[in-house]
Amino acid sequence: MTPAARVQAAIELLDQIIEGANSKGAPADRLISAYFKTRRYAGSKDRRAVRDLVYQAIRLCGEVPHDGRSAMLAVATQDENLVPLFDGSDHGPAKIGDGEMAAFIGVAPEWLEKKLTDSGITGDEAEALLGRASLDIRVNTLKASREDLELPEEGEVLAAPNALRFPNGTQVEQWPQYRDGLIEIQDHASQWVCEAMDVQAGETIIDLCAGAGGKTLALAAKLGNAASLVACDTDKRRLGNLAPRAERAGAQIDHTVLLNPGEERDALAPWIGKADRVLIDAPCSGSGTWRRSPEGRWRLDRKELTRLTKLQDHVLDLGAELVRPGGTLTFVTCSVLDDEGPARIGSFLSRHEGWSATALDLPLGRKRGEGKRLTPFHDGTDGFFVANLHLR
Ligand SMILES: C[S@@+](CC[C@H](N)C(=O)[O-])C[C@H]1O[C@@H](n2cnc3c(N)ncnc32)[C@H](O)[C@@H]1O
Repeated sequence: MTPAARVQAAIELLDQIIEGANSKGAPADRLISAYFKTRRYAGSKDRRAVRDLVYQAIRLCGEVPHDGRSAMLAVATQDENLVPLFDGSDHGPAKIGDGEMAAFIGVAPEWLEKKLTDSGITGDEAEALLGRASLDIRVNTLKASREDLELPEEGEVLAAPNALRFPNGTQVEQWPQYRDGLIEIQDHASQWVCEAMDVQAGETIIDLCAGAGGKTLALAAKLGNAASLVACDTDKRRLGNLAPRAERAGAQIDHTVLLNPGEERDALAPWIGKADRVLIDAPCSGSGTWRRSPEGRWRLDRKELTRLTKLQDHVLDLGAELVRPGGTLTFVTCSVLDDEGPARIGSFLSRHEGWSATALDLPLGRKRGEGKRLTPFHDGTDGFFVANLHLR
């Protein structure tokens, strides 16, 4: 493909991604794969170049752009090498018209930027939400140790006990150590959250929103399989990935419980008032993970944020029922919005007697409300909120 044809391909893809964001249809990654499936003439360098252009545009445009062309014009305002590629050639984009407008450059749609500002995220803090994330791994101590493990590349040793950092794009999934379960991909902040839970051998620990078990596996490894772990989720497909992952990691998960949304209590009945610890890694806007999924801010609207905060209250209420007196509940979101952090804990404490927030032993992050917040700018991690609640 010529450089101009790559720009045109990025424009066409952005048109589809914008349509997908507006209609809550297929996400960018899926659209990009589908696009190239029908364009076999595009080689791997072309694909990479087009993908980079697309993601440059997504990162740059705060509001959902009107169309792909205005989004690419925004990129061209930052990279003058792109301007001559709007050359009207056969497969390239049409020449830039007089007064043709580029899309708005910014961090997020206006309503969401206001939410960020209200949450104390401005300037460098806001811009860092759209930086490039590195790739963090956790050495699985059920099978290896960070000191002795030999990997194809040398990683940066991070503060969390088993964490190593590699440059973005490192093909960790191709490494035999990944295939054999010696390492897991996991953000440094997620690793610290599991450390901060201070779990003890012999405890009953419920991971209420386990997904495919990223944190469940970290907890199993931390305790050397010496606890009773219960992994729950409403998403059958995600939860279904846990068993093969656990097997690969040598992790023991005692119960995997598929929940019916709205009727979760039925399946959780055996554990009501029994758990020593409950982890709620709640569904959220993912505003702390825009470095990896910058398109997330195009797909979020006020209605969706309200739906998520209600769901967070719901899973918090559910989790609280599972905790035994003297037990703890840890609430986490990968969001930097106060609505999905301090406000949820404030609301929980006003609804539930006998509960109090307790300090977290977490060397990263800063206090925010009754919990702690980690940000890409301050902590070099995904954005996270975490709070620890104790039942008298
Ligand atoms: C942030 S993700 C969890 C990620 C996972 N803990 C990890 O470390 O990889 C939130 C999860 O909450 C689940 N979820 C949504 N509603 C739920 C509910 N009512 N009860 C339990 N889980 C729910 C979603 O399916 C999703 O997998």
